[in-house]
Amino acid sequence: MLITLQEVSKHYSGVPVLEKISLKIQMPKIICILGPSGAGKTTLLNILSQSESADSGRVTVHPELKLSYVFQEDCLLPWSTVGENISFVKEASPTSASEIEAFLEEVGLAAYKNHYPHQLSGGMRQRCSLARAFYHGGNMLLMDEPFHSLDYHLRFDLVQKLIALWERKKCAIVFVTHDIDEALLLGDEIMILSRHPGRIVKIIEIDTPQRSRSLKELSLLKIRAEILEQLLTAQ
Ligand SMILES: Nc1ncnc2c1ncn2[C@@H]1O[C@H](COP(=O)(O)OP(=O)(O)OP(=O)(O)O)[C@@H](O)[C@H]1O
Repeated sequence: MLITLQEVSKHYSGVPVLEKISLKIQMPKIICILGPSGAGKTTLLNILSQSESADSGRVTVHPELKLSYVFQEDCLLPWSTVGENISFVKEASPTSASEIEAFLEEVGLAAYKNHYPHQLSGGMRQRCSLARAFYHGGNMLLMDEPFHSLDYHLRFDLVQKLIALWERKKCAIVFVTHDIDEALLLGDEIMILSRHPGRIVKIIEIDTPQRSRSLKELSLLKIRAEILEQLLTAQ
């Protein structure tokens, strides 16, 4: 277990945001968090990254926990090339160059190693962020709506790239999204939060391996309908 939350609650200025959240994060599990705006999804990620503390409840962190992040914005250094944007996240080793090449290959950016972020499209920049997060090598990857600004086709492409990278590293991923399809394709568990305050209203487990999932599959369509119903009542 990398991190365990037991009945964690959080408020801001007396207003409850998260209430009694219990959650276990372990490798190699992908947990997707869905919920209305203001449900406390980012606050929950902040508690997991320990950049915010809980007001009550218990947060137990395994000493070997090592975090990587991918945010909504790509957060690339504009003055550095794609290769440099990836290499700076950890100390160089004799295998760094070949590792970076392999990750760039995996996300389809091998030919863009010496390009600068402004020479890339939004989708390419997010692919670079993905490669960087996996090169960094954390065992828990926190992702806050990372594909939010991209069109459906690009999001789908990045979800497939993320699955391919995760299959190599098998880290734990906590993925916040508003997109039900992303959650259906990625999650081993889909956690639905309500708001005012943010409570877990449902956790749905999906057994089908990510590689074999299709959004047209009847079982996923049924889960989709269930999630939609839960989300509409969680407002
Ligand atoms: N540092 C803070 N100080 C005061 N209130 C905060 C702070 N951070 C978040 N909040 C409040 O906590 C609530 C939950 O915010 P949070 O960003 O966690 O929600 P969210 O589910 O991620 O929303 P969205 O889907 O819109 O990104 C909101 O009402 C927000 O205004």
